[in-house]
Amino acid sequence: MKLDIFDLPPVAANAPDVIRIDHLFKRFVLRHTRSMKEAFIWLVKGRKGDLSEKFNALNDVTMNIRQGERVALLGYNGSGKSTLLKLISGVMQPDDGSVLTRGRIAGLIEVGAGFHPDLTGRDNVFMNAAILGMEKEQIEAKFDEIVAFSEIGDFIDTEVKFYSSGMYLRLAFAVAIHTDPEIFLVDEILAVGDEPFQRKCLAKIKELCARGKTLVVVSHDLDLVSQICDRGVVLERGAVKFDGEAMEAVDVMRDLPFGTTKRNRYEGDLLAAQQKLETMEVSRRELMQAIESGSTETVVVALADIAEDSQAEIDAMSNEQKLEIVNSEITRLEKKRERLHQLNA
Ligand SMILES: Nc1ncnc2c1ncn2[C@@H]1O[C@H](COP(=O)(O)OP(=O)(O)OP(=O)(O)O)[C@@H](O)[C@H]1O
Repeated sequence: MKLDIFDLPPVAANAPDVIRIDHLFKRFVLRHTRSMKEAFIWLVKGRKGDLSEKFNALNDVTMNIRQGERVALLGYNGSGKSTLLKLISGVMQPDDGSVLTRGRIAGLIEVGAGFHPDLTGRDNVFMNAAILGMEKEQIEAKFDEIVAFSEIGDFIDTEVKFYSSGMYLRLAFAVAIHTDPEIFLVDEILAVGDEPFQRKCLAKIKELCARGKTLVVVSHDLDLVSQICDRGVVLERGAVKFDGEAMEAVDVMRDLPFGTTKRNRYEGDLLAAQQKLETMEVSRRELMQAIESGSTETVVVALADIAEDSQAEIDAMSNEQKLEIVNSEITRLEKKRERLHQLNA
């Protein structure tokens, strides 16, 4: 079933904060040593000061994220997005400031983080899921589902050092998504596997969002971001440049006037809705003609056309439900045709 931002639940007005980021700083060493001359001066001056040059990868970042929010971290290369994600997940510690989180966190941040190369896929699933806070019985209950989702097949009993990077990612994603996290962190969603697998992951992420879980993603795919996220934070040289609606954040990234992406999106939706209405109108006309012609066969064909237009709804139904609807519709149409015949008689 296709899920869209407009189908996803809005964040509840009283939703609590699940992530609190307060005046966060992360410093990295830009370069360790200077020239011989600088090193000599440093030595003769009694080794005062720090010879390495540091820079702030995150520079005083403050923001709160509420339960159920779908936040995109945007920014050019090196702006600090991945670093922020790592600090939220706890795999990296801040130099200053704090990050507080509430609820189980899982995600895909660094390829293979948490996977041991010498263990088999099976052992890694158990170890990784345990690290992410699952009980042994819970892992056992979900194991087959995890392996099926990852499409790893018999390779599950091979040591992961022999996996391709795609296989590695697929298994890591499958474990993370099946731990039923409260907060899901993903660095570059589209880095996971090939296209069909990416679509499968995206559907799973949307399913998680539909259940009100919190999502924080780093992505360079602005169209994707505007599809699934409701909030966008643009980072520039480690500082927050913009924090607001995802579609406006996309405009900031694309250097467009505010509202452009939103307008295009609504126009696109409007157009799609109009097209759908038009095709339904044609099908309806064909259906009426079919009723008048009096042939049940043509009526069924026209009905099938309408059914095709409502593919999403039909897909969600069981076969019995579909059959029931088609049967009751045929009975209704036959009655209508009888009445038409009586009127014409
Ligand atoms: N472990 C590290 N040691 C030193 N510098 C680092 C380290 N990790 C990140 N950096 C630097 O910190 C800055 C921010 O990096 P980060 O990976 O957070 O950026 P990003 O916005 O995610 O970039 P990209 O879009 O390229 O993934 C970059 O200049 C990067 O080189």
